[in-house]
Amino acid sequence: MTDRPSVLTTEIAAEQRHVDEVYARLEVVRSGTTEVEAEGHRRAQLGNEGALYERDVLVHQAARRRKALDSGYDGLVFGRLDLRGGEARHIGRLGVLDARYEPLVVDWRAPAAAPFYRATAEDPLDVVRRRVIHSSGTRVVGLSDDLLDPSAAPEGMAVVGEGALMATLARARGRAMRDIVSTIQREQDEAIRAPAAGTTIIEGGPGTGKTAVALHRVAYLLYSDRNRYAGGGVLVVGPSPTFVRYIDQVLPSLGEEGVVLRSLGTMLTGIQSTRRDNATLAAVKGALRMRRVLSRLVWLPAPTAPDRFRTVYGGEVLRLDAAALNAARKAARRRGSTPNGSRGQAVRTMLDALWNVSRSWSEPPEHWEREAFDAEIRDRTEFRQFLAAWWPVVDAEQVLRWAADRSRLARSAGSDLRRDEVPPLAASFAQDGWSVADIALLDELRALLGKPPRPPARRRRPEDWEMQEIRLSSDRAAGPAPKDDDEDDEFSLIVVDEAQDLSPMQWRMLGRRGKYASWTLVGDPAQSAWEDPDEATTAMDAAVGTRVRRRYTLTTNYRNSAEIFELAASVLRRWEPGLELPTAVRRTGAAPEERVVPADRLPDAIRAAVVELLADVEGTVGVVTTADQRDEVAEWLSSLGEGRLQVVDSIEAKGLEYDGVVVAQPAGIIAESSAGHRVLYVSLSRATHRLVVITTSADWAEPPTDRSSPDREAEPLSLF
Ligand SMILES: Nc1ncnc2c1ncn2[C@@H]1O[C@H](COP(=O)(O)OP(=O)(O)OP(=O)(O)O)[C@@H](O)[C@H]1O
Repeated sequence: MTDRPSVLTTEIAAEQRHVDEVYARLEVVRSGTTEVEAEGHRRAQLGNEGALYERDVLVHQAARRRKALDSGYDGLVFGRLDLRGGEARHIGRLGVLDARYEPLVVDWRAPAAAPFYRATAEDPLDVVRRRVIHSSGTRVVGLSDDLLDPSAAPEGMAVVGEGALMATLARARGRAMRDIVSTIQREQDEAIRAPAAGTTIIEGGPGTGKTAVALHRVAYLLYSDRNRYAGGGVLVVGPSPTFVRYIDQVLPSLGEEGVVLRSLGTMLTGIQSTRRDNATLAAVKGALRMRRVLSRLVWLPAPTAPDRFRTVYGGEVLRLDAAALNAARKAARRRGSTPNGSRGQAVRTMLDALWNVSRSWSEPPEHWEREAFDAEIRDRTEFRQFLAAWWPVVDAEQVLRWAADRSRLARSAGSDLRRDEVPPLAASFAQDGWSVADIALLDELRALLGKPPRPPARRRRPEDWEMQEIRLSSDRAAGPAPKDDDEDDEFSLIVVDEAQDLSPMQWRMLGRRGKYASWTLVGDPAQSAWEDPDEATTAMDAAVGTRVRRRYTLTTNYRNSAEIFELAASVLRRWEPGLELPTAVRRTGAAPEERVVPADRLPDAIRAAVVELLADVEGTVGVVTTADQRDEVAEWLSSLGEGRLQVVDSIEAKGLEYDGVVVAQPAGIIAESSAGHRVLYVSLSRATHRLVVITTSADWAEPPTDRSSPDREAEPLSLF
């Protein structure tokens, strides 16, 4: 059993024959879908409604199938198992049967493919040889074998190639994450195929494949119960739009479309938010106490609400002053109701109040009848206009904008906001657009405001009018029309990446979307920048409910070279000694570098390092710096990179990776937030091959003396 090129060539040729057969068969299947589509169009020519419907179904199904076939086309067959007893089983991105319905390729998600990922030399699961087939398009270009059970290997069984995993890890990174379907490791596979029910928690340090595992788990669950998940909707939530763009290709490359990918700032359709508040403000906005503030805010009268009402009925003047209106407003509020949902009640209490005015006169008009009184008053334009201003249907954006008024916010603060917290909070609500933390507040407001009762579909009767949405004309200019209800959608599967960073209010936002969902939460407690983990845990508990929880821990870092990860880990351990961190498996011989420069040399030093890395690595280069300096640094580097270079701040860097990384001003990154050393740990663990740290202060890695006591016991960290 040797690794001579001639053996390799023969083996590649043998695999190519099988792969060719698979592609030939695929063409037959593909033309079948075209035939189904044509049949659909033929039926539509019959012209009746049923035929048109049939056409839509047939064309849709055929198109879906063809899309799946196309997405799995390149490198379709990526593995082979040689089993005890002589069976050879090929594994691929899709299952393909031959004309006799015998499998030519088994889908990687099928139970029959599981040994490809699970078998080890200690526990070979009947696998004698596992082979990874490397392809370029439809051409087999290399093989990597593992002989798992030498005692069962038949005479002459070839074993060729380098270890598949190492070969894969050494390859350069592009701008998008790639799927790891051919090299999923056993501990990862266990998390991918974990049962769907309840909540699956996947923890692990940087680069242990949490994101990759989470995405492959989505593909696996869609495969194993498509009706449930495709029908019920799948939501994947990541920390930032840059991250979402980075992972966006993995599911299509696995043949899965139609999964909703959102960042925390784009959870609400039609609102794109990337602005981040400073750490203090974000902590206030994310805390559970904000819910109480908002629940008071929604019941305050609109700023434009009139404070008196006057009308003439039966020749008499009926008046309500501010006190009477306030009393009517209070009376309209019922336990458990929402402001928008209470408009009908508001109309009724107004009519009651007006009627009571007439009854309180010394000589109330006896001939007035309540029913006729109500019918006439409520149909009057002046009354309708008054109500539209006094109790308008409002949307979340209006209400949060109104909170830019300090005194209004202070009135809602109760004991939940400190006095000094109100002015910066109010000022932030006046800024253009919304911040990422605001999105959870808007979502909470939507729930608190409720929906106006829908007008019945039939022709409206006069008494239905108060059910109508009436928006103030001035507000129409202030904010967009109310959104469709799609952001309220419930999902049947929700995957949250970087879950350690969600604020309690963000957990509530997700919880509203997954009351009956299967949850997968992915994260690393040591990368958490959130200050109050207990409160976040409480909110997470409430979001995912009390159903069964399963935990998986990934222990091997596949991203960083061992040299780079050792530096990142050593910095973190200076702050939090004794933490359990993953092990990096790949040594490259390229040690990370630290360059201390005077402040006026910083731009040149960063530029020089970037030029050097762009020349040295084949793939992408990232510069990670503080949020404050990011735009400036990007300007210094604007002419470089030709699409291979990205400048991100330390929070945006979450989840991303590059072949070469420059971390600029690490001390600034630490200083940016209260758990800044963890944020720096994230930044230092983004590089696969080269890392250069550029700093103006040589002692950037030293924690303040009170933080670095060697006696400090490390508390075991866990995600929820
Ligand atoms: N089994 C594997 N085979 C090949 N590559 C892998 C494997 N597992 C992970 N990787 C690679 O390791 C890198 C890190 O993976 P991923 O981003 O999923 O890690 P992570 O745990 O989410 O990291 P972080 O917490 O730092 O964001 C990616 O390039 C991924 O493709």
